[in-house]
Amino acid sequence: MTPKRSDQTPAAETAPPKVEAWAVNKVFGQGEAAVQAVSDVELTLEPGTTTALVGPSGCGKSTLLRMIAGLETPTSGAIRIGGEEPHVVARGGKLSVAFQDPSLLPWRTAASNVALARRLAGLPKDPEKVQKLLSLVGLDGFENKRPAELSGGMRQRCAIARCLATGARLLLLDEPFGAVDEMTRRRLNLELPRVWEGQGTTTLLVTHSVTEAVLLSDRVIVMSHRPARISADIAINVERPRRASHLTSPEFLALVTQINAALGIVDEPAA
Ligand SMILES: Nc1ncnc2c1ncn2[C@@H]1O[C@H](COP(=O)(O)OP(=O)(O)OP(=O)(O)O)[C@@H](O)[C@H]1O
Repeated sequence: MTPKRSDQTPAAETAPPKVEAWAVNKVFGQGEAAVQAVSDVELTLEPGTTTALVGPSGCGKSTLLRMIAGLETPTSGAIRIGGEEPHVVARGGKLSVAFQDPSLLPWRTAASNVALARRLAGLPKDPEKVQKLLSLVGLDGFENKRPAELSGGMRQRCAIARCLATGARLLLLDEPFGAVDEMTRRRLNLELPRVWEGQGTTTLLVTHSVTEAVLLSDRVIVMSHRPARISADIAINVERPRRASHLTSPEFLALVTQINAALGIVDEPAA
């Protein structure tokens, strides 16, 4: 059984972890059908930082995130989270994953899905905290609705609240805002980092949006076409908290341009 822990667990026990990956490769299948998804990835995520992974569709970003989450095993190489193997950290409830496809329990209400995540993480009941998280993701008034009664974007926001509710110090977010409308997405982009920064987490985010990557992160890692290698590693030294006004600042736009260039997205020369 998961040992009970309180929200007042000493900081030393709940400090955000360092994530390290050495020479990580992942090959799916064998022989002629083999697909190499990740190639020779060396990566260190410093404790308490937010890193975004961007790259072409199908290049291997989710595979890398899933290996860090302990959901896939590297074919070769090693990953450690605070010195421990990912599946050990996952089993201990010390990491939390949110996917684009939110797997909420259909028979439970939004509030009960979030509360269950707290319970499974060994945290005490706290309906007020659950309510606060649901309110933060804009689900006020929908606490007692079941997933089938929520829109796709609402389900996704509920899944993000559930991910934050565990108090895990490692957040792995795979396109968490993919099905959220543009306006809500921007609001969540600006508000949610304050929550996870307040909790003190190491966060890894896969996103298709370069703007979102810059807005949320301390660092953006650009992956190449499959098999995914790291092709650029760009520090985002934009002051925090990030605000909507940053979106149009020259330094922000220069970073977006730099990342687009690393992705090979450049303007065609005028005819
Ligand atoms: N379980 C699996 N079995 C076989 N092949 C897989 C599996 N998971 C992923 N792949 C393959 O590995 C490659 C990388 O997939 P992955 O989902 O990591 O890419 P991605 O960069 O996250 O893509 P997208 O941006 O489109 O979500 C793809 O060619 C995919 O088909």
